Amino acid sequence: MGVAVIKLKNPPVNSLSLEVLTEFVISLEKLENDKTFRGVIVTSDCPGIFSAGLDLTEMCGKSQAHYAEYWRAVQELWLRLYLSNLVLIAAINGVSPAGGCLMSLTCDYRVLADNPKYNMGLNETLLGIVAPSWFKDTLVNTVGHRTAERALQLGLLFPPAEALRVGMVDQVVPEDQVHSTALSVMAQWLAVPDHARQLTKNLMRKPTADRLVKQRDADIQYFLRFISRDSIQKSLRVYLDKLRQKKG
Ligand SMILES: CCCCCCCCCCC/C=C/C(=O)SCCNC(=O)CCNC(=O)[C@H](O)C(C)(C)COP(=O)(O)OP(=O)(O)OC[C@H]1O[C@@H](n2cnc3c(N)ncnc32)[C@H](O)[C@@H]1OP(=O)(O)O
Repeated sequence: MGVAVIKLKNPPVNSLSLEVLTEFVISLEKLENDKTFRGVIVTSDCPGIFSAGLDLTEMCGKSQAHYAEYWRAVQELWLRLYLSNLVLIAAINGVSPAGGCLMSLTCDYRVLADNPKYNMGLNETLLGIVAPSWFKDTLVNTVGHRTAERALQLGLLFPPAEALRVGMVDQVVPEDQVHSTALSVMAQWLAVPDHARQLTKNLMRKPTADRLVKQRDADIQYFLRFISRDSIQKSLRVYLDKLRQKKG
């Protein structure tokens, strides 16, 4: 039925490095241009981890030019996923904080494996950073304003039952059924004529995407100013050190 699977593979935690973002956009573009494909299942090849989100090492101790290139790549992937003409289904087979969660929120449908460790949410505030307005918009469009307001301020990571309750995911299923469920949901979405579904998706999503498109450069400048602050760099270093020391 013309369904591709994109399996993220950047061990150990599928962080969204510049290289991963770039390759993801290229793969998506190829699929968009190949009319034999109508749908994509986005999943992970790293056991227990869907994606650890944006790669913190790309946002820490690097040059301004690097930050700008990185942020443009983050914007690009979000725009491509959010406005994709393909049916996108996230088969979430692991934990998905921050950018990992955002990636799944750009999909049309989310199936999450029922494992209490597989938390998801936009936890940026816990790192001492702030989810940009388009991250916030994506969450609001999924779970509504009040739930998003609370989740964003507290940096909440929701376990599966809670993620389902607030509407962050559409289905929670046993881990060994995530892929088969994604496939049967895909069949249901592909039963709808493409042109009608695509125009409807665009109607729902374009106003949100346009807000970023209209101010992409300003958003990059804002990111540069924010991420270059000494206090923010310090927060990120402390957070990364904590992650690294966990093992020791
Ligand atoms: C007013 C508006 C202003 C807006 C301006 C813009 C502001 C900036 C916005 C930036 C938005 C950011 C979005 C993000 O996505 S930030 C990333 C958030 N991610 C996390 O918090 C997850 C962190 N990771 C974990 O919690 C765990 O690693 C995880 C549960 C995913 C897996 O645990 P596990 O025990 O299996 O693995 P380890 O913790 O031991 O990790 C293994 C190694 O991987 C490194 N690691 C983990 N996560 C990341 C990451 N996100 N980026 C880079 N590297 C990561 C970890 O340090 C370990 O490394 P070592 O092997 O070297 O120790």
